[in-house]
Amino acid sequence: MNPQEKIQQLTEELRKHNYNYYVLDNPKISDYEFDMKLKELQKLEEKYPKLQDENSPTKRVGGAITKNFPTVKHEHRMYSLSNSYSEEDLLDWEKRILKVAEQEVEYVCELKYDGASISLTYQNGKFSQAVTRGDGIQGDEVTANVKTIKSVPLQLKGENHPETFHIRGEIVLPYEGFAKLNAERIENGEEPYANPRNTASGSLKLQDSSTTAKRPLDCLLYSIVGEKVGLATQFESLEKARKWGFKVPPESKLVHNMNEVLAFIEYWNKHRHDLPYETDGVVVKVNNLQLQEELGFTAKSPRWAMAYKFKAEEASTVLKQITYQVGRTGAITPVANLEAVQLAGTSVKRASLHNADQIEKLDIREGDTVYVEKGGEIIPKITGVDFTKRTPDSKPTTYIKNCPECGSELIRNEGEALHYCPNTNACKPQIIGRIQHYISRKALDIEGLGSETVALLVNEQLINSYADLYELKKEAILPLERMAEKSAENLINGIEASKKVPFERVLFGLGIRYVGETVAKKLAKHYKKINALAEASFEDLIQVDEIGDRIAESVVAFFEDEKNRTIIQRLQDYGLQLQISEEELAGQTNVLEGKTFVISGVFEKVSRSELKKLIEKNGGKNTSSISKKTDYLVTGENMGPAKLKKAEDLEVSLLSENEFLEMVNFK
Ligand SMILES: NC(=O)c1ccc[n+]([C@@H]2O[C@H](COP(=O)([O-])OP(=O)(O)OC[C@H]3O[C@@H](n4cnc5c(N)ncnc54)[C@H](O)[C@@H]3O)[C@@H](O)[C@H]2O)c1
Ligand SMILES: [Zn+2]
Repeated sequence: MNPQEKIQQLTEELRKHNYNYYVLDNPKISDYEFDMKLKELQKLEEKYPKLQDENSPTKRVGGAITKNFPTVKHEHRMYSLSNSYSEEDLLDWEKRILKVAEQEVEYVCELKYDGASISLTYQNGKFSQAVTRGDGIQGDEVTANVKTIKSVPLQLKGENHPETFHIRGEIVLPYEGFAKLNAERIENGEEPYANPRNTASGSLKLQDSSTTAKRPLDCLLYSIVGEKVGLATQFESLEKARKWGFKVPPESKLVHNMNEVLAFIEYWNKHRHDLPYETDGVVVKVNNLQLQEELGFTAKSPRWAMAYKFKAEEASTVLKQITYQVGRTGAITPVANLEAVQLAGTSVKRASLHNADQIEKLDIREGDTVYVEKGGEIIPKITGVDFTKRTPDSKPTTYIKNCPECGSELIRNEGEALHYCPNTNACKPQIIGRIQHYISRKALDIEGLGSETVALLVNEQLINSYADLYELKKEAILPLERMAEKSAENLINGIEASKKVPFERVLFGLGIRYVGETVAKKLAKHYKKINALAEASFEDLIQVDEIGDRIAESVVAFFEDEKNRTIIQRLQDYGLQLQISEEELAGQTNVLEGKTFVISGVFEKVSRSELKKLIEKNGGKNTSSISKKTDYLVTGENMGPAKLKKAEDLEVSLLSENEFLEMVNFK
């Protein structure tokens, strides 16, 4: 291939990856691989300047705009950052700065948060618009979605805000929320998201802001832009932003020379995993804004800032064996057992392979040398195979056909990514998993009974379903390993106490596929009694707010199963709460359910549907639980929905849309 062809090939490849990454939020290769390809192209372009294309991926900010949102031109361009990977790169950069500055320069060191770039606009102290970086020149207007993020202030604190200004930052998804979201997706047979960054970016581009509101996004701000803002340094602007109520990362630091910059980098290279969200480097910025202006920009990035990228957290190791795990719903997950390797400060021996398609796509085989990457997930994942190290006797992986625990033939439903063991009632990990779920904190929360004890009880054939828990006798469990008089007593008491747990949590505890916490709440509220739910038809179920085909089908199937009906009858006989409380039945509590939002103020003459519309338009959710009577309202920021009062008890005022927005504080 001649250089011209090579440049063309790399350009096309990078464009495709940019599209996957920025538009579809679904990268197909790792960032490290991407960066290496980009570097290769950069080198070639430097060597053959004549072959350079002005639209080359090396010269453009990678993003793009989608058609789903209004396009907005940025008043001030949004650049990317130049990258450096070594101390020398940074020292070279400093030399270029000193030529202009002619004296020692102060820097601000910030962490490079790995999320989606955002520009927020404020007018007269009020939030007015949020726009993605897009291609740097124009981006997508995603105001409604950004409004659902708690840390974005809608009204600024303090006074003397510039009439109009923009503030830039990063929308991030903390590890914890990312892991939870992916666990749900896997459970639902959907493909897990690749990393927190693309998930954050994808969350901003959702059509329905109530879905965005469910994601625990955060917004970290790092630079104020606009004319007549009257600031002299970057550090000062961070402090000002903080005073106005923005979430400005506390790690940012003012330093006085390059040595201090290097110390900052060294420190965070070690400690970055203590932070709740992903960072991929440090951004060093010239502190003096006047000097920043003198230094200016290249086609792609400012000359006054430099990103130092942490080493990619990838390692290679040998895949010894693929094993398969059976979850409580019968879902099978393939697991890679690896030769131990150090990655991001921990020793890694196992990695998730997700599902059969993933194995096939990457062509992963036992004995292969594989790349392991630690993204936002707790369990690292395999990103690829080093084919140069594959031995000639290697054989393609054939996915198992039978359950590794009970031998039943596996099934895979159309459109789903996972295989299932259909032997729900007799496959041991499913029995154990179901009971473990039943006793878990958000379900029956049985004190004195842990996951290990459940496994022990099942293995000793003392229980076979959660209903059996209520037949357990102290004498029977005392002989068990590590069981003393006191702990046996606690266990029995804990089981007894679970009879008081409210219906919605019992319903969640039953472990009906796709009936998570929120759905259980919805169903409990709607049907009020388990018998009514058990009799509900598919058509009936899908009428309930937020209940789709998949959930409805699963609920119907659960209650059609004679074994489940018997178990529920038993629970009823033991005295569990299988209907909502007496007060609720009598209709005395009439609430804006859960902690979805808190409204301060009082509405008058607003119909329920008008209120619903306003709330939904602004990213609210759970509107179905707004009281039918509009005079049930919340007052005061800290009053939970339980403290609702009737409107007539309150002072009555207002309502315009803007006033409404000021009062609503989405949780
Ligand atoms: N895997 C793939 O297919 C694929 C494709 C395209 C791009 N990528 C990856 O995307 C990255 C390139 O994206 P990019 O153009 O956004 O550049 P970048 O992520 O390297 O850096 C620029 C961005 O950093 C962010 N940032 C975070 N903290 C900051 C701070 N304190 N101050 C200023 N900015 C801060 C800003 O959003 C800014 O736009 C590379 O890491 C590349 O590997 C991967
Ligand atoms: Zn099985």
